[in-house]
Amino acid sequence: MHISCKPVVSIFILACYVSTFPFIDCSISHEEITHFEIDTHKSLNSKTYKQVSPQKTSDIALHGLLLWASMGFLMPLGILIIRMSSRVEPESMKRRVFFYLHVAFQMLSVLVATVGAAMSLKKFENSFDNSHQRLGLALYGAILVQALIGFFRPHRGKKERSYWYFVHWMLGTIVSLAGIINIYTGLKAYHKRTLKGTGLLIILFTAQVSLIALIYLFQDKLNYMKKQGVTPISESSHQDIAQRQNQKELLPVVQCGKRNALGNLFD
Ligand code: HEM
Ligand code: HEM
Repeated sequence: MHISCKPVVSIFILACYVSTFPFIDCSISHEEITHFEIDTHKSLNSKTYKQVSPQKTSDIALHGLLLWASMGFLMPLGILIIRMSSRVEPESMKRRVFFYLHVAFQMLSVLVATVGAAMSLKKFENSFDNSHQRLGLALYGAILVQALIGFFRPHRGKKERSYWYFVHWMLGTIVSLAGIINIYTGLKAYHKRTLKGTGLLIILFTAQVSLIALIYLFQDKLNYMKKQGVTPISESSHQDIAQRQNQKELLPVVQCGKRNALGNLFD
């Protein structure tokens, strides 16, 4: 990205974050909360939890859906896409397409997570007294930092590019893994708070995560797998081939099927 666009992009990200706040309607009535929250129930590990109102149940479901779409789907997909670019020519059109798709998927993921974050911060208690809430809060910040790091990157060929790649790869992978963990703990919290079954959702999400992990591992092994079909050439065979090529270059013209004027003369 051109250097002058970077501040614009940073402002855009911050503006998206802030602009979602006024649209969130924090309208659960006090009576509604007290009516439902005096009802308590015991979960499987016999802790007592407050039962939430139907309104809050649907808020939690929307929160879960938004954050699954962002951190459970778009973000890992964006990572798989950029990993495909390492197998194509550096300056090719295909590589550009992979790059722009990575940026598009990640920016969409940041945008959806930001809407989810604004919604949960407005509608939930903000007590941050369990690991799902605390890790979630840290992730809201980390994805914004990761997106900013993505835009402020040194050009290829510069020494700093290696450090940049390490930080971007490391943070991106950690954020994505932590996001997947938080979706599991979120589903557990959803079950505890609403008593709704989450078994099928956990199975489906596990199947999706397994598929992503398989593709990720497959990407590393693709080149190696392709090489399995090629007979390995030893060092001495390499020298033989080079020698034969040299000889070919020195062969007299008469050996060529096509004859020139001189060849015809000395026949
Ligand atoms: C990576 C994805 C997720 C992140 C980053 C995240 C983040 C958060 C945060 C920060 C809170 C606290 C909000 C506050 O009190 O202001 C929260 C609460 C909550 N989240 Fe998530 N969440 C994620 C996924 C999910 C999913 C998939 C579900 C399942 C439906 C879910 C269910 C809940 C529930 C039930 C609460 C209420 C608090 C509780 O009882 O622990 N979350 N989440
Ligand atoms: C939250 C958002 C983002 C996440 C989670 C993320 C994650 C990642 C990860 C994990 C990789 C390494 C893939 C691998 O080789 O295994 C990567 C590569 C890359 N990302 Fe991002 N990224 C994000 C946003 C961005 C943005 C906004 C840009 C640029 C504007 C960007 C540009 C790149 C580039 C150029 C590479 C390839 C680096 C190279 O091969 O030299 N990323 N990203």
